[in-house]
Amino acid sequence: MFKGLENLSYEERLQELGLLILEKEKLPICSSMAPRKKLQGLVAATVTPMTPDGQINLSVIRQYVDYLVSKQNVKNIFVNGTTGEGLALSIQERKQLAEEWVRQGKDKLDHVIIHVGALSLPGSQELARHAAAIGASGIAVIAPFFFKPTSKDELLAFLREVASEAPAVPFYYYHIPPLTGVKIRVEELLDGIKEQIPTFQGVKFSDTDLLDLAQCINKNGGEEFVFLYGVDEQLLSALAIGANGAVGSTYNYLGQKTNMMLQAFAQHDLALARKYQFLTGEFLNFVIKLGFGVAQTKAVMTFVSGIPMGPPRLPLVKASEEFIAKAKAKLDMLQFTDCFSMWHVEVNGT
Ligand SMILES: CC(=O)N[C@@H]([C@@H](O)[C@H](O)[C@H](O)CO)[C@@H](O)CC(=O)C(=O)O
Repeated sequence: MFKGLENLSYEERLQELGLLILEKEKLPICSSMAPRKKLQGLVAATVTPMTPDGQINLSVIRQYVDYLVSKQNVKNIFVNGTTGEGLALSIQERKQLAEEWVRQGKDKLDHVIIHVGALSLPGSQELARHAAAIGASGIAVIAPFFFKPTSKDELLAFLREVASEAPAVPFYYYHIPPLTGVKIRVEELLDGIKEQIPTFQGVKFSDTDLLDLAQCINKNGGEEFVFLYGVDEQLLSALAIGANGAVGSTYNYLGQKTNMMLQAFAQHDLALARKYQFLTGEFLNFVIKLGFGVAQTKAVMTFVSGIPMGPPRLPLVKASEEFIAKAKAKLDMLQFTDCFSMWHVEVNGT
């Protein structure tokens, strides 16, 4: 546990934590979290904007926040996750990004969740302390996936050691077995988790095993845990079994449409909810066949929002012009572009 910060001045705390202050305006050091709204609804898994030569581009984050809030009606973000290429960034870059998202999100966003998972425990702990210090509304951690935990107890021990570095910050487990290869069932992990991790708040569940998710919800409904689903094309099914919301890449540019699906679902209009799910499903089914991942998400987000997101970082490579043209045409065909074109007019003045 990181101790002794309370006796240090602001500057000393920052030095101790290895923080970077990028602008004159300083971020608050939070010793405890103010009570916040429960995390629910849509959470955009943000992409990390980069310059054409591959450096992180902090200069467009303000515009990005405004776009999410005003054009997609999305007020929660998940930073430095899969879509944000978190594991392809240096620790310093991850801190810079976290700081900028928290700074720009202040008074505009409801929740800024920082993904602090890393392959090494000290790396993850450093990021957790940093997220706490800058006032993040939550932290999330994936299972380490080079040396993998092989049992619930091993995974829990790792998560506990990270969570305890940010003892006042809500903690989320980020379950994404297709990428980590760690297939420990969440149902099993959650059994008794509060005793080990008092800050435990919920799960970002990026897997298609809906039986596991259903068991988690069924057994932990009374605990007030939050279950956020992470397979966007199947969100409606997760809502039906009780998911509280979703974290995903498509909410960057299909947030408004997906919000309509959530609304239809809440009003028990299943036929309408399905219509929205089928529309996003049709788009994703189309692009997945072309080859769809973080690089393609960056390209789609660039042409939809008008904000240059830049290339991905190696080993990922830029989406092809052919992909971009086809994805654009498909969105047009599905009439997703109605609201997007208005945004283009406002942003570009054309
Ligand atoms: C494997 C992957 O990238 N999954 C995405 C989904 O949003 C995904 O892009 C979408 O369902 C399309 O397949 C998210 O679960 C990832 C995510 O939330 C994150 O960036 O941390």
